[in-house]
Amino acid sequence: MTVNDLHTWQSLPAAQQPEWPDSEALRKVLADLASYPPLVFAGECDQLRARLGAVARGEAFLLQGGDCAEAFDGVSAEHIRNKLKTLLQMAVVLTYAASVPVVKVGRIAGQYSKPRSKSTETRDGVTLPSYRGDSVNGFEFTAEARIPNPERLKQMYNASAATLNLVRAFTTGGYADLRQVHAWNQDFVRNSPAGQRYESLAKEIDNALAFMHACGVDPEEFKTVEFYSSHEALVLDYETALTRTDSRTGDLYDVSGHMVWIGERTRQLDGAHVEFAAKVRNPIGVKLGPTTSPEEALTLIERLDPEREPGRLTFITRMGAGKVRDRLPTLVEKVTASGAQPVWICDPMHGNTFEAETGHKTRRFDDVLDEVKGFFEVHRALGTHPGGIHVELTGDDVTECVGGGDEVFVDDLHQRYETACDPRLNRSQSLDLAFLVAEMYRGH
Ligand SMILES: O=C[C@H](O)[C@H](O)COP(=O)(O)O
Ligand SMILES: C=C(OP(=O)(O)O)C(=O)O
Repeated sequence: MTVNDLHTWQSLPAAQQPEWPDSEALRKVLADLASYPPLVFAGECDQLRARLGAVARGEAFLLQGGDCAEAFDGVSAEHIRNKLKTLLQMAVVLTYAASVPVVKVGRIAGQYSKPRSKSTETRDGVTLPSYRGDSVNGFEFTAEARIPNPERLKQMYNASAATLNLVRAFTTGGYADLRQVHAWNQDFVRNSPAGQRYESLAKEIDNALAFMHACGVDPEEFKTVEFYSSHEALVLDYETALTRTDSRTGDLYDVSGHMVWIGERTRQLDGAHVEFAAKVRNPIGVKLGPTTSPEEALTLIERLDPEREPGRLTFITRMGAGKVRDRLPTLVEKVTASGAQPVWICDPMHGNTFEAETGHKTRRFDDVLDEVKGFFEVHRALGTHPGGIHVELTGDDVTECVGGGDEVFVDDLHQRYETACDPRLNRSQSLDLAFLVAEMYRGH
């Protein structure tokens, strides 16, 4: 297949695309992007597909997480380090409890584009185009900032490259050493009110590490970490410009990230996003909300994973805590009966958003936890593998979601409400979730 074969999506309806005011400026930007070096290698995408194959077979667990919307001014060593540190801490706890490898994938280095429920936003009687992510327009509520500017796609490429560069340095340069990550978890358990109830699990991990150390076990795997990038493949012009033919196989890879997913608002079976994703060899995710029918899920498998290759397709279910026990079983049952073996993971964020009385868009930690519980219950009852979680989180101490062991109250939301789009779990809530999911997994 060549890059020319990719363009079939252009004749199909493409939801949620920016309305660029200057098509010549867009054309020039896309031509430049198409000449830039890849951000990831095809071989790395294959390796992730193999790792996800293990998840599909029930031999590994997937932890996927990061910002709802990355922002260009968030490309700093501090933000990236905090996010990575939180994900690594979560992964250690989950690895111990699940006793299987945890595949670590960030919503990072490319998560700059957002689908929106409404194309405009009104404040105090003024209506402007909605903010669609830093790759498209500015967050500031002014007419000028909200005009889509294709130069931002180049900024997205550069921000992704800088982020990936630091992530690669952190994960291979000693920062991610298992003992250090465990020491951070011990600090969390010792020093935070939220952490204290996990003392016994942290102690068990400590004993296991001490035992291995005493035996002289110190493998290379303890010192570095395999970490992958992912984002929603939303702005198809960008994703197409970043697609290359792999010289080894002649297959197409979207080299803007290791894994890309199709969102709940863009997964139309006859739409452009499914058509694009069907052409590239990356591992593909698809969000499935509560209205998804088993027939839709089966057609998505047919389109995106006709060979039924474990690891190629991940279904990211986001039903809402109140619906997961009702909607998920039929989907999993029918897909399993068809012989397909996708990875099933739970996004407990997007079905649980509501507006607090203060006007902030928020989520309750208890709802997030309850959706994960429901997800585990359904898979246990059906004998299928609850393959992982997909979470919007940050390593910073923001106040965007309510609840958690170090409780955030509705009246606290204004203090550090920093997200550009949806509310994220803060560092303490994320670790809380990891320990609680770990306990659930052990129950399993
Ligand atoms: O992250 C997901 C969506 O982009 C987000 O939930 C849309 O938010 P909106 O309903 O405010 O547009
Ligand atoms: C838009 C998102 O979610 P969904 O497509 O599930 O609404 C997202 O994960 O950023």
